Amino acid sequence: MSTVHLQTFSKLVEEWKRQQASPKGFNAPIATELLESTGRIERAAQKDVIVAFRTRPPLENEVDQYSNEASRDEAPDELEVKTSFCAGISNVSAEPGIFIAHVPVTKWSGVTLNHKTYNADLAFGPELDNEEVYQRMVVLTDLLPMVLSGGIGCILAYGQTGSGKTFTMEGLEHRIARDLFATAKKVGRRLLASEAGIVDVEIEGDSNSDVFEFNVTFLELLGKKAVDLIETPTTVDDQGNPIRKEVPVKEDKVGDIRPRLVSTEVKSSDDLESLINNALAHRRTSPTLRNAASSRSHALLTIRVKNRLLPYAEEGKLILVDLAGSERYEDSKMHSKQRMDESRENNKSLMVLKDCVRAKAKMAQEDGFVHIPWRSNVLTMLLKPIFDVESRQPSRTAIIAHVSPHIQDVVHSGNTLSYASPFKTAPPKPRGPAPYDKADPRTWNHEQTLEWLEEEFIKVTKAKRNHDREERVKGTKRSEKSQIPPEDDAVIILAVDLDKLCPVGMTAMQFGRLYTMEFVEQCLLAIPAVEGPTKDAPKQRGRLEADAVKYTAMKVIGRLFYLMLTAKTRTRNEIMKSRKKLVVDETYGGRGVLLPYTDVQTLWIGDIPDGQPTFEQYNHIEMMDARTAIGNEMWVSTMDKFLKNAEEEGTSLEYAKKNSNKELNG
Ligand SMILES: Nc1ncnc2c1ncn2[C@@H]1O[C@H](COP(=O)(O)OP(=O)(O)OP(=O)(O)O)[C@@H](O)[C@H]1O
Repeated sequence: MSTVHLQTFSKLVEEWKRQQASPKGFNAPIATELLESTGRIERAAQKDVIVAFRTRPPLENEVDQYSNEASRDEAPDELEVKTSFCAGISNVSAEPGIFIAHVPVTKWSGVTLNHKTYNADLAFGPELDNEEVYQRMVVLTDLLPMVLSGGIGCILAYGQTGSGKTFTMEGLEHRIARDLFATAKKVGRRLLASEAGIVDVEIEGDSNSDVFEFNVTFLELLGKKAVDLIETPTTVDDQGNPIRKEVPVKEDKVGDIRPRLVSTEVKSSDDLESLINNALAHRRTSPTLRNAASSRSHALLTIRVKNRLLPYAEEGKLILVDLAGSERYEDSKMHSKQRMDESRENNKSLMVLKDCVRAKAKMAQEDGFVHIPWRSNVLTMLLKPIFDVESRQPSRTAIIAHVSPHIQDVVHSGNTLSYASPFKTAPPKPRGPAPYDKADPRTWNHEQTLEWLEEEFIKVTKAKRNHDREERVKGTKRSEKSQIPPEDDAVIILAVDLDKLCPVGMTAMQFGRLYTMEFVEQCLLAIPAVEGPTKDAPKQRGRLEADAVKYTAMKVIGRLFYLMLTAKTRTRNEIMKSRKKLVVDETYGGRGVLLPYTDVQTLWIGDIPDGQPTFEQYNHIEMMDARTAIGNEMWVSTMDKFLKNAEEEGTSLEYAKKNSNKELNG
């Protein structure tokens, strides 16, 4: 862009600004308290995916210097050098977030600007610092307490190279290191207090180290190659640079993706801070056209949280991802072949990530089931915890889309904003009461919830009692076995006062919004008071009963989450089934033809090469996702390859189709 153009655009932006109302700030003040006080947690329906925009202040090299041309004729000796910055982005509202991109266009009357609007949940303008971003994205969203309660929190920084992703993520990482242990201390104290049945009593010692254990890994993904940023490399290349071993990223037998990384236990803010600093110093950077110290890779910092009081609970996880900068072809063509390959691979992984986040956002909004193609790429495989629809852990993902403020980057900025904008969803809508369905907790009223809780607590308590008896029998000498009383059918007296746990008005839906640990905590608080005045009674009773109550509560809430998940999936399938089915010839039948995308669940495939029309049901959504992720050509050729092999080997074509579908979906 020439200086003359920049001056014209500056004037046009100024003119546009004059016609606008002043920018709208945030609705709520920043929270000063990190945690709610103890007591019943009334959590509003929260969004699973939060989208924010951020733009940074102009950098020195983006401020244009120009001579004041007007003064040239009148006083050529006093040619004045002026500086100006031509904004490509304006922040018109912080909450809901609205950015306007000023895009130059050429019309018959000359060059002018189009003002395009992009929407998000929050928007951070250049005047806002990292503390404000941290407070809005981490504190107000309850992210740390959620992770400490066994949930999965993830923050992704996305954007063009040089737009400020690393600046934001490092800011967040250091603040999380600062506050995580203080927050853990509060949560730990609360849990210990409820376990002992004594609320508001000061717990002796460092309760944080009694309750939580934190383990940290830091992984760098360079193209398709994952390396450990914490491990100290033992070999160096010709130029003396350390060589990091590639770490394979695979799904294990139980479906977990746990690359073999050095996992370091951290016990304090200082430990975590110095670990982050060391790892960041190892991250690969090199210059790009936009950023002299550009990160060439995706960096994933994962903090795993184990709750020692609930050893059978799943670990909480906080995943902080500084994504590699997205680069346009024009910006990357000066790179070496290796860098161009990496850049292509980075862009590919960002596309798959987009598909996954969109599917997740859609699923949360529609309260149903959508296939998420996370197996299609190493980056999304590493992010499986946030995309796993079978997981019972609550999860929340925040994506911060970064854009450069300068008009010369506005086209790329527009792409970034339109990449992230569709992730923004409305919180689940409150719906009218649905007819009662015993298998769907979302339809239960207070009485039905209470009835189910009673049934479930009795079932789990009985099962535990019988299991404990079997264990006792196993460990007893044959001669003494007869002394163990037979299976006990006596009436079960619940250790939890259900009326206290589920007071009038409380429904299964509200329990479903609690984190596992919060439900356990509520159960511990609902243990009936013990009669008798002995000084140590509450403590002793707490010790004796707490373990049994914790175990039972975990089982009950697990079962409730499971019922909710299967009910959601069922609803979704019913909606899909009620839609029109397609016949194969119109779709895959004409192989090599671009298929129309239709939102139907099933597809009938016929006219296969052996001439025998067979009808096999396929999951259309999975197939279409695979086609979007790998491209039509590759999709069709994979299908054909499997069918051809099967024909040659004389094996079942149905089986071949099923297998190709599996391969297409990773
Ligand atoms: N909000 C901000 N306030 C002040 N300076 C900023 C801000 N955001 C970014 N910067 C500065 O802008 C430059 C580029 O930022 P950064 O390295 O974070 O970009 P990036 O998006 O991570 O780039 P890449 O993808 O190339 O790694 C840095 O010098 C950084 O200090």
